[in-house]
Amino acid sequence: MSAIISLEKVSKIYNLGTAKEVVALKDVSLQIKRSSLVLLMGPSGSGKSTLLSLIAALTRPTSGKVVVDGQTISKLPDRFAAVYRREKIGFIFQKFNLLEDLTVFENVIVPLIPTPTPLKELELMASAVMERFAIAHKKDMVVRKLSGGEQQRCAIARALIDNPPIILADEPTANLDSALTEQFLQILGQLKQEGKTIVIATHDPRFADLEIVDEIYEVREGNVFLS
Ligand SMILES: Nc1ncnc2c1ncn2[C@@H]1O[C@H](COP(=O)(O)OP(=O)(O)OP(=O)(O)O)[C@@H](O)[C@H]1O
Repeated sequence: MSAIISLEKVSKIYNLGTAKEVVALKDVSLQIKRSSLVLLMGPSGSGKSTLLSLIAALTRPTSGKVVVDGQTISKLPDRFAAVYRREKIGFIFQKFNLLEDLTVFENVIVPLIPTPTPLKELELMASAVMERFAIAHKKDMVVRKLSGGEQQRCAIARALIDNPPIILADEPTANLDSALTEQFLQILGQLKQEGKTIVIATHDPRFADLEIVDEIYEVREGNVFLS
């Protein structure tokens, strides 16, 4: 099997050795195939976001190994983790995590900064991705003034400007109504067709029955089961 993401006996304990110790993930092993769409489903606090953060090298496991696209990322120093994220990962957050006082264009190019690329070229890259996600007409508007759906499309454009092979999404539909969720699902279908590997943490039951979903993992109290 050509796994693009592999976790081997991964545990994550926050505040290890203190009174506030929390075991977020316990000895988790899993393999995600290249170009598949995988769901992480489970109640609040079960460890889904922690799992995504480990794959994005935003946090390191307490023990165990995370391998992505042949590279062991679980012990990467921060500087290399940033390069890894930029090359491999597009992250879509529940609350979009946009910079509200910056424009759509400025937000979309954030993952590329700092960059030696000339502004003209950045504008071309941003235009392509903003066109694709139907947000180009708002490119000079500050994000604070956008509707929820526009903010979502801006967040997707930002996640994809670097054309990463892996897309991670944390509760991506939590703030969307059903029409916008439908739009988002269509975009996911297109991205999957392009060969992206997509991992979505969600408790939105609308995902579970979709044809584009290849595998569903149940996350419960830090344990992960293939369902
Ligand atoms: N930075 C942190 N410091 C301490 N504890 C944390 C931290 N991040 C998460 N936790 C704890 O780890 C456990 C797993 O949290 P996590 O955010 O991964 O769950 P989740 O399944 O994504 O939940 P939700 O659906 O509510 O986002 C929870 O008990 C949470 O309180």
